[in-house]
Amino acid sequence: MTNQLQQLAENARTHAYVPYSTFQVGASLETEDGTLYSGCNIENASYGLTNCAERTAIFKAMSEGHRKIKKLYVTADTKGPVSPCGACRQVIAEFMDQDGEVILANVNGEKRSVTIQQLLPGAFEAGDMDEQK
Ligand SMILES: O=c1ccn([C@H]2C[C@H](O)[C@@H](CO)O2)c(=O)[nH]1
Ligand SMILES: [Zn+2]
Repeated sequence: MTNQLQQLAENARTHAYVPYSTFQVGASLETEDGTLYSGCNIENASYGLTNCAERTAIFKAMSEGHRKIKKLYVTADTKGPVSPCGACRQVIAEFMDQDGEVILANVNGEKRSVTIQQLLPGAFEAGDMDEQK
């Protein structure tokens, strides 16, 4: 499965729309029922509107009715495995549990396997709103 996710993410990366940074990123994921999705980063002349590869893949899956991610793979041309930005970590935390695997990689095939808890300890969660006074 990881090999398939790697292939999907590397292929999605070739579709990155990155005229401003020229930094191509690819992501792929497996949902709870085994469905696979992939995504790339999509930039904008208004830089802040850029959508990262991770969020593209996640939003594609969620907009098709999925709600849980079992495995997420991210790759870029970085020295070591790529490191997702803070916004993506928060979005990943919404749809991934402790038992989910996040594989951070680079195009040379270097990989690091982590949990979302390791990437974003203390993430803001829906239940936190129950504690309002
Ligand atoms: O994990 C990451 C890190 C960065 N980017 C994108 C956002 C922007 O297009 C470019 C440079 O930040 O890389 C991602 O897609 N995922
Ligand atoms: Zn991001």
